[in-house]
Amino acid sequence: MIETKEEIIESTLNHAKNKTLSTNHIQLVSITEKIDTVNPLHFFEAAKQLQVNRTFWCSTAEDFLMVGVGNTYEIEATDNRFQETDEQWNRIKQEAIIHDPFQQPGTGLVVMGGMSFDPKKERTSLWENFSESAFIVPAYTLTKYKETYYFTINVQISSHDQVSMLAKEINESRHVLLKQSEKMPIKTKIADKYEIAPEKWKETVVEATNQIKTSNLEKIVLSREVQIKLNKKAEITAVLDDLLATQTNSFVFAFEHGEDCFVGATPERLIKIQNEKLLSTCLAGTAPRGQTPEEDEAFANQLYNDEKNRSEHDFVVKMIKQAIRPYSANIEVPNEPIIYPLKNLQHLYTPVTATVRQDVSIFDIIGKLHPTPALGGVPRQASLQFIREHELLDRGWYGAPVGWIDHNNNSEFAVAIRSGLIKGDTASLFAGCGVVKDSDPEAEYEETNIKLVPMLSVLGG
Ligand SMILES: C=C(O[C@@H]1C=C(C(=O)O)C=C[C@H]1O)C(=O)O
Ligand SMILES: [Mg+2]
Repeated sequence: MIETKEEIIESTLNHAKNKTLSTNHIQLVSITEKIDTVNPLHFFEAAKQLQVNRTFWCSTAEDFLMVGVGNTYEIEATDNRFQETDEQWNRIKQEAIIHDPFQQPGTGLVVMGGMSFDPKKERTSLWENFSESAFIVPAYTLTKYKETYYFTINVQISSHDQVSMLAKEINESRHVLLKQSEKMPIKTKIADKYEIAPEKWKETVVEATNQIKTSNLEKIVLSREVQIKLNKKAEITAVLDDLLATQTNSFVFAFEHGEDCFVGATPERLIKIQNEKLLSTCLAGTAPRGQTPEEDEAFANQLYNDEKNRSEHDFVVKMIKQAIRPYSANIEVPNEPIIYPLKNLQHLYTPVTATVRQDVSIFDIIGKLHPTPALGGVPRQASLQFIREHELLDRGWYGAPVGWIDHNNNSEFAVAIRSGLIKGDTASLFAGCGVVKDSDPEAEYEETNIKLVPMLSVLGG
């Protein structure tokens, strides 16, 4: 006999409740079903009615997508965040009752989250709603993988809970989320724009190049902030809609924490693991896109042959190779980068592939990779120290790993660039660039300007 989804929910919850009666512990339950095609943005928008925080992730190149609604469990870690997160994740994964007949990437129990760039940098109130590291098991997840949609319910049950009540609540929320409404929110316009100390920033670039010439420092990534005032409260669904439409080859993400939302479309994959295959990508070195195919190709050629950009890039390749070596076999890295075109700019790009053992922890590898010289510098500690002392902004989660992992250890993390923190009708946007010995402050400033374009345009600039 085929059980209906309501029956599966009730019977799984009953089983979980019986377990709590003997263990006396709260039990995490995860139940996945296959569903008909839904519009993920309608789903994301509908989640507003549940008055909980939302999480969004889409790899636009692969059409893989996950929307998280609410928060059933949160892993917060401070001191030793990679190890602590890994330990907690392993524990909840082992203890959870998981009903996932599909076993696809992103189905079943998952955590989605991110962390701050540098826990040693003094915090400001800008990022007050974001911890140094926060990974959540959403209450509900929508997963799209290979044109198929899955809906997952994650719930905690205690020995005092009434299964029928809980099941009723879940079914009501499920109905709200999957009811597809055509109403999409209206996008904002930029009312005002304020660049934080651009001249001071250029001076810092000069200071960085001077230090690079006179010390063992080789590369320092320096970023800056632009503050935006909007004509009304930002609608995250509209922002995501525009990012998805314009930013191919990117990871479009949003993490809501309290009233704030960190959102962006980053082209930079930090690491993907699927079926023990690891993929990391080195992305550094930048040029604009041309107005005509000829101009575009000229920019690409110039970028490809430019010593300064190639050196920015090579630092990243070298370091990523080194960082993954202890965890992997069959590391493959092409000798030369390729051009990675985006809507507003193009980058030098080198993919790194390898095989990892099933028992290798993604958080361990991320701990070794972050920050790569694409966002920190070379050598790591000295460049971080320079950034801590000289950068005017609080990077918060900008430039840090964001992503997800599922109960089968499939996972993907990106480096959160091309992004902004939205707070009601204001936003802080961030962009940085790799400073090396022959960096020119004006050129670096222009480079950060084009990196700001995608976020500025989706906010109505
Ligand atoms: C720091 C950023 O991007 C990084 C810096 C790049 C560069 O300087 O060429 C290119 C891609 C990223 O590694 C950013 O977009 O904010
Ligand atoms: Mg650069």
